[in-house]
Amino acid sequence: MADSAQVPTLVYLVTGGCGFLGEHIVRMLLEREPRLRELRVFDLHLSSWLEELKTEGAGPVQVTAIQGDVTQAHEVAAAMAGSHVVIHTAGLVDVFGKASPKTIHKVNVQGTRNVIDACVQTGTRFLVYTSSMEVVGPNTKGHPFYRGNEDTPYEAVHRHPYPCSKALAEQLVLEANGRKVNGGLPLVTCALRPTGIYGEGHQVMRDFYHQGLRFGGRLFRAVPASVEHGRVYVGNVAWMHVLVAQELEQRAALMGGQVYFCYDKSPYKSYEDFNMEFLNPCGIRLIGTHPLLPYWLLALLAALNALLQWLLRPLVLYTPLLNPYTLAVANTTFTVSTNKAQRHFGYKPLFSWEESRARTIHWVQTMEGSAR
Ligand SMILES: NC(=O)C1=CN([C@@H]2O[C@H](COP(=O)(O)OP(=O)(O)OC[C@H]3O[C@@H](n4cnc5c(N)ncnc54)[C@H](O)[C@@H]3O)[C@@H](O)[C@H]2O)C=CC1
Ligand SMILES: CC(C)CCC[C@@H](C)[C@H]1CC[C@H]2[C@@H]3[C@H](O)CC4=CC(=O)CC[C@]4(C)[C@H]3CC[C@]12C
Repeated sequence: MADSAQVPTLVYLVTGGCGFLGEHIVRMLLEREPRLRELRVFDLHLSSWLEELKTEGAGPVQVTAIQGDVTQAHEVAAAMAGSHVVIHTAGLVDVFGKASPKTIHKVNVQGTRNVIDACVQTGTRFLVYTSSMEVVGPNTKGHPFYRGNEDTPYEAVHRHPYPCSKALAEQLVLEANGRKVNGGLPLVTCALRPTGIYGEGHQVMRDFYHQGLRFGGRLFRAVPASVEHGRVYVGNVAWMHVLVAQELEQRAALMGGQVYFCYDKSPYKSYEDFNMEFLNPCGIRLIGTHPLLPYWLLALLAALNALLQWLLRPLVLYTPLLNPYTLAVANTTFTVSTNKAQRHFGYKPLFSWEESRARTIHWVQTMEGSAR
C-alpha cells in the first residue's frame, strides 16, 4: 500500500458490511483510515443506513454499495477488481438451525474460497478474515478453555456445522498466505478470532431483552454463574480489523498467516451475568443465584427442542435459543487472555469497558419496543 498521508488512494472492500460487525467495521474505516479513497460494501442484503452514509456521512470517501453473494465467484471477483484490501466478514452465523449445514458450508467455506480466488485473480494483496473463537472451542467434550491464548494447547473437536465451517474457512485463509496474486506479488492474509461479540446491534442481546420484557422484566438463570465466557465489544473488534488491515503491508513477515484472538477489558462472567450488565439498567432482573432447572432437565429440553425442530421442519422453522449445542457452549468456560495483537501490531482497545457498557446500555434503552 502506498504511503499517502495527503492524497487518499486506497480502495477497501468489506464483505458482509451490512451485518452487525460489518457495519461497525465500515464506520470505523471511515473514521480511522485517512488513506481511504473508496469503500466498497458488499452484502447479500444492503441496509438503509448505507444510503444515508453515502449521501451524508462519508466525507470525501466514495462509498459503493454492492449487492452480491459470496457464493457466486464472479460476483466477488467483479466487486474486488481494483481493491487493495479485503475485509471478509460475511458469514452465516447460525447455531440455532435456521439454515441447513449445506448452506452454512457453502456461505462460510465456499464463500471464503471465492474471496481468496478473487484476490489472486484481481491482484488484491491484503486479506483480513473474521474467524471465530469457535474455531478452537468449546469442543464437543466440554473441556474448559480458561484464560487461554493463541498458543494454548486445546483439543479442537467440532461436529456442529457452524464451527466446522469457520475452522475450514480459517484454514483456507491461512494457507493462502504467500500465494502469488495477479502481478506476481504475494498475498498477505490474517485471521481474527472474536470471542462472543456484544454491542449496538447484537441480535441475541435483543432477543434476551424482549424475552425479559415478555416475562414481566425477569429472566431465569439457566447457566451456573461459575462458567466464564469471553466477550468482546463490537467497536474493539472493528478497530482490530482496521488496525490489522493498516499494518499488514509493513509487518507482512510477522503478521502474514497469523491468527489473533479479539479481546478487550470486558470482564469475565457467565453469559447471562454478562448480559445483565446491560439488561439490568434497562429494567430486567435475572432470577436465581443458581440455575432454576437442573442441567439434566435443560439437556432433556434441549434434546426435545432438537427433535421438534426436526419433526416440524417440513411445516415450519422452529429455532429456539435452547438446543444441545447452545446449551453446551453456554455451559463451558471459554475465556481468552493474550497480548499477541498488542505485540504484533500495537493493538490497544479503543473503547474502555465503561464506554463499551455505556454504549450498549444506551442502545438497549433506545431500542424499538424498549421499556423506556
Ligand atoms: N456475532 C458473534 O458473536 C461472532 C461473529 N463472528 C463472525 O463475525 C462475522 C460477522 O458476524 P455478525 O456480524 O455477527 O453476523 P451478521 O449475520 O450480523 O452479519 C453477517 C453479514 O454477512 C452477510 N452475508 C451472509 N451471507 C452472505 C452471502 N452469501 N453473501 C454476501 N453476504 C452475506 C449478511 O447479510 C450479514 O450482513 C461472521 O463471519 C461470524 O462468523 C465471530 C465471532 C463471534
Ligand atoms: C438458554 C441457553 C442455556 C443459553 C443460550 C445462550 C446462547 C444462545 C449463547 C451462549 C454462547 C453464545 C455463543 C458464543 O458467544 C460464541 C459464538 C461465537 C460465534 O462465532 C457465533 C456466535 C456464538 C456461537 C454465540 C451464539 C449464542 C450462544 C450459543
